[in-house]
Amino acid sequence: MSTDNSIVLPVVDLSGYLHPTSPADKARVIAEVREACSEYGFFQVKGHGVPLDMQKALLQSLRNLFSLPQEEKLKLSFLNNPCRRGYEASGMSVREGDAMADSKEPFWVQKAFYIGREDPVIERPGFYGPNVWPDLAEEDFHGPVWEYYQATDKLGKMIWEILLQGLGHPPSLMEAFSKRPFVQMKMIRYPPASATLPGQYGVGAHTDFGGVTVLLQEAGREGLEVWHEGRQEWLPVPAMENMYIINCGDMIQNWSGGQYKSAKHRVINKSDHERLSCATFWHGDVGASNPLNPSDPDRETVGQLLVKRFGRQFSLSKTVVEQVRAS
Ligand SMILES: O=C(O)CCC(=O)C(=O)O
Ligand SMILES: [Fe+2]
Repeated sequence: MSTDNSIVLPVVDLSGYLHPTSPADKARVIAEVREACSEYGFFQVKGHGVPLDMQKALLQSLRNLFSLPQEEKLKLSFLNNPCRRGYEASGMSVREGDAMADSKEPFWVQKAFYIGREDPVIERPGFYGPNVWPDLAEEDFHGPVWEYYQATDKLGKMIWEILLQGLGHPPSLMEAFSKRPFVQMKMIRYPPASATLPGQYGVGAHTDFGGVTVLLQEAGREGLEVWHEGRQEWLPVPAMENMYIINCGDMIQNWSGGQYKSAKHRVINKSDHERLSCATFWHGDVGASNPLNPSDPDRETVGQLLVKRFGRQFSLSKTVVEQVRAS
């Protein structure tokens, strides 16, 4: 394996799409995103429109949350929530097939908190429903987190719109696809390296299973690595202020006929600091089907596709999986 780390992920400036001065600006962004997703499945973005203050307030909210006593957080365990919202203690989401899935020690050592769309009633169990919130003042958690969720929801939708156009489709296809989009946000804390056992990762090698992932990393807290298939090597991803990481999940790879890659990635926090990150997973309307190839004869929906994958995760109870399958 080569140890040449000189290649870095492409950086795309989205301001040309958000505030174009000519049609050529938009076309350039669309082409750059297509190139990046075909080669790496991952890219960095600046000019994304999410204010830096909002990102900082989100990270501070994570610190407030993770400093709560463990008993407090466990009251909100996502394992007891039909919509997979709430707190995930280390090791709860080990997946079938992970090398150490049977080990007694947690393999993945990150802790996380999930929120999603705010819907008053649980429908299509597991997808739509209410969030749970920790007992913290509005300005210390709910306010900044909800504001941030909405901003990255918008960004994720815009990336989808760009991906569609990269394959020659009109942006209007997003109307049906974003009617009631399933968008999950995972707020993550990795412990310092000194607090983990040898062989434990922050997050073991995996691909994301769904649509577009919009990832914020705490500036200066490296640890994310992306697998480059062509070079057969792990590519370290810098953690830079005000720079998002975008990547495509398996649903996009499948639906684009492999044109856009879903790349394997992992997180190893080698530093003596905790590492915070936040991933917004923008999947699409649960009842919508492939907008990346509207003439695809297979009309499998977002919901059906995700259930297939959720069903293989230990973190969803069998009853919930059965309910979703039957819905
Ligand atoms: O924390 C990160 O940098 C990446 C997290 C990730 O890949 C995931 O949760 O799927
Ligand atoms: Fe991931």
